[in-house]
Amino acid sequence: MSSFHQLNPLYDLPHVNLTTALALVPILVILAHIVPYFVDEFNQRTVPGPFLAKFSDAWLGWISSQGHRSDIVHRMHKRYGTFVRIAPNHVSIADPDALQIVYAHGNGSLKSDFYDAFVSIHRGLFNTRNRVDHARKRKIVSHVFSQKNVLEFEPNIRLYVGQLLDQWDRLCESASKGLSGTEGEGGWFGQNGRLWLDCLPWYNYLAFDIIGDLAFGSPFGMILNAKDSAPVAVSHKDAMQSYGSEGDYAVVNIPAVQILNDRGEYSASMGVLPPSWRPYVKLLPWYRKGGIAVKNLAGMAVAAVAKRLNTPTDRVDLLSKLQEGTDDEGNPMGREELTAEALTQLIAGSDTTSNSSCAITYHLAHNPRVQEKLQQELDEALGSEDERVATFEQVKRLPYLEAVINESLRVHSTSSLGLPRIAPEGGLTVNGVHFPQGAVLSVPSYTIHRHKDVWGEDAELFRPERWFECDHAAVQKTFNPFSFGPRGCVGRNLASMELLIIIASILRRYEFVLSEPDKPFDTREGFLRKPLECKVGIKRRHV
Ligand code: HEM
Repeated sequence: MSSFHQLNPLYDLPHVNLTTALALVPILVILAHIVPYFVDEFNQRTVPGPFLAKFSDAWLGWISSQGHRSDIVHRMHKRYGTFVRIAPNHVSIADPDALQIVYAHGNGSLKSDFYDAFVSIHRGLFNTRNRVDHARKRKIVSHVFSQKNVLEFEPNIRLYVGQLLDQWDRLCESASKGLSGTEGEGGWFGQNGRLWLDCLPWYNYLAFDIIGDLAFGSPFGMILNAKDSAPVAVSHKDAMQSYGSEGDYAVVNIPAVQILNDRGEYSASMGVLPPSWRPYVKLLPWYRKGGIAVKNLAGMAVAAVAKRLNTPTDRVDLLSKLQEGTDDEGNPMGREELTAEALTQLIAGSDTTSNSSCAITYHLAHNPRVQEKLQQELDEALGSEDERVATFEQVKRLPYLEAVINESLRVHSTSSLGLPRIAPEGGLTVNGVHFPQGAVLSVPSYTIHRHKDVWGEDAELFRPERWFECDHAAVQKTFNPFSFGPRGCVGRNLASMELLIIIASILRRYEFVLSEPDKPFDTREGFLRKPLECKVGIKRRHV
C-alpha cells in the first residue's frame, strides 16, 4: 500500500459504485422531505393543506409561477378553513385577528427569506430583514414621506395628471373624426361617439412619470411619448456588446413597465423556493429572463442617481429629501444605499398606484350607478372651477370618493398575498394554536378582504355603500391594502394623495363604459396582483 493510501482515511471506506450512488439520490431526496414532516419543528403537521405542500416548497413555487396565488390560496381556505399549510414551513391564516399578532409593532416578527429574492445592488427598505438595519433606514425614509413633505410633491403629481388629460382630450378629439392609434397609445379608436382604448398602459405611464420625477429626479416622458421607455445604465461590457457605446457605463432605453412586471413575477416565485435551490432554478429559461429584468431595473436606478449626483440641483423631490436625511449618528446614506432606496421607491411606488387606479376605473365603468353618484359628488365639490386637475385640498375629504377608492382597494388589493413573517423568540399564538420561533406565518389580504363576518354576505361584490354600513372597528382591523406595523407601506400618504387626485380629476372629466361588460377583470399575480388590461369607452363630460 502506498504511503498516500496509508495517510488517507477515506481509502478505507466501503467502495460505492456509481449505480448505487445514483439509486441513493431519490431515497435521500425523499428522506429530506419526509423527515422534517415527522420531526415537525414548527408545529404545522396538524394544519390541513394541499398534500404536496406538506412535504415540499414546490407546490407554492408552482402556483406562484402560474400567476394566481391569492385566488388559489383563497380556495384552499374555503376548503380547509382558517389555517392552511401552504409549504412545509408556512401557514396561511385567514383571520383578521391574526393581522395584529403577526404584523403589529412590538411583536418581534421579521420578514422571511422570501424577501432575499428581491435584492439587487444593495438591500433597500423593503427587503432589509435585519431589525436594526431596517429601523435605521425606516427612520430616514419615513421622514421623507411625512404628510408635510408629501404635500410638497402635489405639484409634480398634478403636472402629470394634466398631461394625461391633455393626451386623452386629444384622443377623444381624434376619435370623434374616426381616427385610430397605436398599441402604445392603448390601441385606441373612435366608435359610437366614444374613444375606445386600454387604459392600463396610460395609468402605467402616469404612475411611472410621477415616481420617476419624484424618486429619480426627472420623469421618463412616458405620457408625452405614449411609450413604455425609460433610460437604464448598462455596464460598459454589456453596452459595448449590444450597443457599441463607450464610458464606465452606457445609458440605453428599456420598456420599464414590462421589466417591472417580469421582475415581480420572477422574485415572487423565486422567493418561495428554499435559498439552496435558487442558484440552480435561476438557470431555467423563464427565471433567466427574470434575472435580466432585476439587473435592468437596478441599472435604471444607477443611471438616475448618478445623474443627480453629477448635476446638483435645488429641486424638491424624494431623492433630494433622501439625500438630506441622516441616521441617529448624523450619517447620510452612501451612494449605493441611496441608489437602492431610489430603486425601492420606483418599484414600490409605480405599479402599485397604476394597478389600483386601473382597478378603480374598471369597477366604476362596470357600475354606472356608482360612477354617476361619484360624479355628482365631484361636480358639487369641484364646482365650475376652470382648473381641470383637482387639488388635494378639494378632494381630501369627499366621503363617496373615499368609499369608492377603499372599496376598490378591498376587492382588488394589488398586494393580495400573505406577506410572510417569521415567528420571533417565544413563538406566536393565533386562535389558541402555538407556532414556535422560526415558523413562517402570513395573513392573505385577498381572503380577509372577503371575510363575510366583516364585509357582509355580498363581500365578493363591489359596493362602496358598505363603507357607511359595516362595523367601523371591524373594518379598521381588517382592511389591509397597505399592510401595517413596522413594515407597513411607508409611502401610504403619497399613494393616497395620488389616488385621490387621479381619480377625482379623471372621473370629473370623462365618463366610462366597459368594452366587454361581461368579461371578468383578468389579472396576473407576481408579488402584486396586476390587471392585464382594461378596455373602456370614454366620453368627455360637460367639463
Ligand atoms: C396604492 C399604492 C400602494 C400600495 C397598495 C402599497 C402597498 C404596500 C404594502 C402592502 C407594503 C408592505 C409590503 C411587505 O411587507 O412586503 C408596502 C411597503 C412599502 N411601500 Fe407601498 N404601497 C403603495 C404605494 C407606495 C408608494 C407610492 C411608495 C413610495 C414611493 C411606497 C413605498 C413602499 C416602501 C418603501 C415599502 C417598504 C416598507 C418597509 O418595509 O419598511 N408604496 N406598500
